[in-house]
Amino acid sequence: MPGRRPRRPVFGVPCGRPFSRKVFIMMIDVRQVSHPDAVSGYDTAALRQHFLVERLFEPGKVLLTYSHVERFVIGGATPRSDALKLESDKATIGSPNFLDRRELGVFNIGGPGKVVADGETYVLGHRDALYVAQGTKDVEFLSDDPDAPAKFYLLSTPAHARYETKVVKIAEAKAMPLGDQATANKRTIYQMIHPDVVKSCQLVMGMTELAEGNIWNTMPCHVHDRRSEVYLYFGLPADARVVHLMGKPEETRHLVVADGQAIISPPWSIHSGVGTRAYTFIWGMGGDNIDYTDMDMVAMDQLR
Ligand SMILES: O=C[C@H](O)[C@@H](O)CC(=O)C(=O)O
Ligand SMILES: [Zn+2]
Repeated sequence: MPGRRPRRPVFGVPCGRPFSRKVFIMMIDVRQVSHPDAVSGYDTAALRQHFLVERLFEPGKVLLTYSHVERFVIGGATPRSDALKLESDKATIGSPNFLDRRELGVFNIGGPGKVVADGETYVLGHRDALYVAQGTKDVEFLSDDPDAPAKFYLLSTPAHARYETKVVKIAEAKAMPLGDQATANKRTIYQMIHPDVVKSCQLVMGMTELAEGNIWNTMPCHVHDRRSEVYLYFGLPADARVVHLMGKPEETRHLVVADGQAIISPPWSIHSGVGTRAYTFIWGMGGDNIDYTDMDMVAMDQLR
């Protein structure tokens, strides 16, 4: 791991605390919704405070950030030798159990591991995913090998119907090749939590892998005011970065993103990125529909 990241201020929540000696979960941050008119005046630090999630994966911890955009909970669980439990949080979620009125997507971007949901064990290899149904009471995360720990990326949205908890292995995903080497955007989109693969309420998630020597995602870009999106960038060496583009098409901004960091993309914003080399990212959406193809393309001459 590169040098420790600077501690970031906590907005409006009491600091997280250990629940027991073995279990450590923190709601480390709450993010408010930003109006696009306000965002046009944000400097670099303000943009990062509102839209970049820097702390997700720390050994032995579950770290969660609550966003009022779509009421996403964005998190990371990195178990070592002990299991880590997903606990609710009184100030933000309020229900006795985390998933009483929520659904959850789990993607393993680390070594092999397991998720135990209400006593049932689900095996997740590198890049496999799990959809966890609303109403599940207990969720625990385990690493097979504490020296090569699993890294579980978590994205949760409110949900009011219970579907089936289901593993989606990367090999079972709906894979869509896209882009070209000439435009440096040759990539494969793996749709994993998607109506064709697993039933969910509002969560739609998958992974996009850039081919070697390709650096652009989602360019030409789009917006979808009906849905908001969260990106987790990973698979980047310590000295590589992705320049993530956001903002209204006619007024773009950028954020410089390192490995294992996430971006909150509000409904009015474009979301696109260009890396100093190839990378992979997990996209997740919540909102008014679960139609992946419902996008409004942005013409190149609209971008500023
Ligand atoms: O609404 C769809 C999302 O923005 C992503 O799936 C796009 C993406 O992964 C890509 O083009 O590389
Ligand atoms: Zn999108």
